[in-house]
Amino acid sequence: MDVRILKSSFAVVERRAEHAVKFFYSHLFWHNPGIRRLFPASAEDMERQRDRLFAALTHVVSRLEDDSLLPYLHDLGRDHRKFLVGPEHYAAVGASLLAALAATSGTAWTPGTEKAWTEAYQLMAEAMTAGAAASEDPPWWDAEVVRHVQYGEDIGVLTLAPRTPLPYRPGQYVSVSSPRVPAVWRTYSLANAPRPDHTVDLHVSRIEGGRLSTALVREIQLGEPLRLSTPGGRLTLRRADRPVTFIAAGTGWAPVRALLEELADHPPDQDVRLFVAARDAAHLYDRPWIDAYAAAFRRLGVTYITPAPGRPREQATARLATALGNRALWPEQDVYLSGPPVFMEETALLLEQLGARPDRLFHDAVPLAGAARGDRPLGFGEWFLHRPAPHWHDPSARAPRG
Ligand SMILES: NC(=O)C1=CN([C@@H]2O[C@H](COP(=O)(O)OP(=O)(O)OC[C@H]3O[C@@H](n4cnc5c(N)ncnc54)[C@H](O)[C@@H]3O)[C@@H](O)[C@H]2O)C=CC1
Repeated sequence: MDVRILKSSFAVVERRAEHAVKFFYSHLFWHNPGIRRLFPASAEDMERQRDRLFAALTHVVSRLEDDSLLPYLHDLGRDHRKFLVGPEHYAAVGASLLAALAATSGTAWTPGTEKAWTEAYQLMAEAMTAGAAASEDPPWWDAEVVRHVQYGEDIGVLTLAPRTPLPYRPGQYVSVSSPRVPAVWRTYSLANAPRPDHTVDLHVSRIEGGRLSTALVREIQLGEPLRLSTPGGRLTLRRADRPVTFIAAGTGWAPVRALLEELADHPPDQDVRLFVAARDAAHLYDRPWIDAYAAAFRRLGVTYITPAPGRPREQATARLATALGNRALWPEQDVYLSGPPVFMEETALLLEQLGARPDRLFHDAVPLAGAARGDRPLGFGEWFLHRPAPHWHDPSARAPRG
């Protein structure tokens, strides 16, 4: 694989990215009509996601010499089994990718570039196929909705019974898919520690225009099937002899609840602080549970944060900043953070300014400012080359199973 040729060739293609992506999709669906059903049905969803292919390709091309690329591709292949990706799809995608690159490169496309891309794609496809073949997990877990509670217009708490036990650690998340919105997967944190009956809870915040979140909050019926991916994520409890602070915003509360359930089984000797931010009091949907937990576990101090009435939801973050600033001893704390991307970025920055140690700050991946939100449908690039990644979904972030 000639990395130098690949990088300079990609630099040419990148300048005409839109053309390349349009060509790619047209070529792929024209030559493989059957593949279309593996993608979200709505044209608008597909349209919005065209540029994701380039994001994904950029990701791979920029890591060609990185040791992390191979394990990443293995994980990727394993996870893609749930999209019903088979060996025949790799060949089809490879052919369309090469055709698109050639058509976009013009005179820059030479036998040398063609060879370099063919080899690179071959390596990617082989790594993904090998990852898929080596996995001991099923492609997905079938589960049934056994309980559904809606809080207000936009929050739903679902209890699911997986047909076979789902192995996970408190704090991890899964991708979820419903036959109501075929080929669309979204990531949600599991909101409980493992239970004897193996049921799991999801906390879903409805996104305006988000078809899966709307279905899960407002439409889903008891007994309906859902599919769950292999759990992932690094927001799992580190049991150190240190005081712990949990900071959650919105349904980012879900994994923190799971961590608190885990903590309850072996209560620590140290103090535990919990900050829960929400856009208003009605969005503190789990407050009764938190209050009951705090009453039973005396070492827990809880602070609820909401914006002043009529103020935008971001104001809660300003209030949180004041509350965090009033606390001391940040360098000694293990801090767990979960919530919307901007919230996480701002809070992590603030905590470091307050003296918290970066290596004691735990959260799932936060995107660069302005990066895609986690509520969009999967685009082709994600589907094939990238992770089904909401902002906090780091594909390779599988915590060890306990
Ligand atoms: N592991 C993780 O990190 C998890 C993250 N999440 C994420 O949490 C979010 C939950 O959404 P909702 O419940 O609708 O939350 P939300 O939009 O109601 O926000 C809750 C709080 O977050 C803060 N916030 C929101 N937007 C902000 C902004 N632009 N700037 C600064 N602060 C802001 C505010 O304090 C707000 O009150 C989603 O983005 C979801 O992807 C959810 C579960 C787990």
